[in-house]
Amino acid sequence: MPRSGIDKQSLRWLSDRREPARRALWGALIYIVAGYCWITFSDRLAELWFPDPAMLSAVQTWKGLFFVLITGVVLFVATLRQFDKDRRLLALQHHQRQALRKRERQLSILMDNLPGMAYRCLFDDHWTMLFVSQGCVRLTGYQPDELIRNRVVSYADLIADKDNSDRVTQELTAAVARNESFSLEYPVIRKDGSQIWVWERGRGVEGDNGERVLEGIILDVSDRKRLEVELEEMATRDVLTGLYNRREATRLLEEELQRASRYRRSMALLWIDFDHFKDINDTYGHAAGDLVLRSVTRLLAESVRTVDIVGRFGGEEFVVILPEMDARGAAETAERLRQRVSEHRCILGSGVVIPLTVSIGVAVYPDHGDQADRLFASADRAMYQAKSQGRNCVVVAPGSHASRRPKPSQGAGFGP
Ligand SMILES: Nc1nc2c(ncn2[C@@H]2O[C@H](COP(=O)(O)OP(=O)(O)OP(=O)(O)O)[C@@H](O)[C@H]2O)c(=O)[nH]1
Repeated sequence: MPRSGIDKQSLRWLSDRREPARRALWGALIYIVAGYCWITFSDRLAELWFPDPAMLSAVQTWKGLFFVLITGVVLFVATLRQFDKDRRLLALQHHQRQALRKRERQLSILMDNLPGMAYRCLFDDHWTMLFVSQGCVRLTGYQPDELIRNRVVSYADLIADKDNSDRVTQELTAAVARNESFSLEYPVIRKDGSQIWVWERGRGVEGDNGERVLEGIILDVSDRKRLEVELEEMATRDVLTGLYNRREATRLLEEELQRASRYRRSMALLWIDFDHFKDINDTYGHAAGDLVLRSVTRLLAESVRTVDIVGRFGGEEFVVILPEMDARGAAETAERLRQRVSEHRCILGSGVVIPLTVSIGVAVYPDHGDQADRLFASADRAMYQAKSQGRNCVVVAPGSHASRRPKPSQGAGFGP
């Protein structure tokens, strides 16, 4: 079927409103000129060839009939062609309407089965929705018509808090200004009050009336977000105690050192090692050792300020980072921790109480180093000093005011 020919013709007719009138006028002019010529010249010829009036009258009757016949045939052919064109145009329209309906059906099935919600909204403060797919119910708990035109709630109001809302608006505005597609991640409060994390990808386009609208898709990525948080926890936390692991504790110490250096403040590091922990494992078993580790580290974490950072450095070695603390304060804190651990009662399921003591080395910035590894080394050496002094005591690394103070009293501990 020569559809393209019909298409072009239809397009020409559709685009130029004067074209039909022009063509009709031409047809009428040709008809008038041809009719005039025929009547004038045929009459002259008939008068020349048939001088007999009776014969001339008969010839003119036949000539008239012939003219009517010819114009009838022309009219028939022209009308037939026009009707055929109309029929083909109607058939094309019907076909296009069917194709459009089919595409709309496919699109609607696709939209409804998308894992998230497709949308079209105004680029305004409310993200006024012009269209949302059925997936909106699964995603937000709201029906499409509750969101469209902000009838019940505006989409912008679903974004969990102001900080997120401001960040999203900023990123979105920047992407639209650059005429680029945007990709956003933010928390959304659903109709039932629960919170989910969504990922949105979209683009700013020109609307029907020249206004700026946004089109895109929004997906629920809460599971991925949860996994990310878990992975981050796993990468930074110690599995047994839940404290920061060695890598994270080192990173946090480096961060604190930078801050201390920038604001010219002191800070301290405690290196804590359990005394005779091997004996606990050997006497009560590894599981009991784990229980002691968990119980004592919980005690340590509860005994320091919220700004302080407790990390597990290895087996039964722990570090405590004390921001904005000088040697004297650090020594006092260490002594307080030592005392609390020695007084702590670690009770097994069988009712057995496991005694435990710790040896603590103290190093401070800037007296004992301005870098993490130097500070660690100083605190570690001080801790070994404490071990060699009989354990269950605190030693401040040499070279600071507090290290020249008398050694704090020793408490009773497990072992010798
Ligand atoms: N239960 C348990 N034990 C651990 C863990 N990590 C390390 N240990 C044990 O901690 C013990 C450390 O022993 P040592 O390094 O000899 O130190 P210590 O017995 O505490 O003796 P001093 O430090 O010299 O007072 C070893 O027996 C390790 O097996 C753990 O996660 N759980």
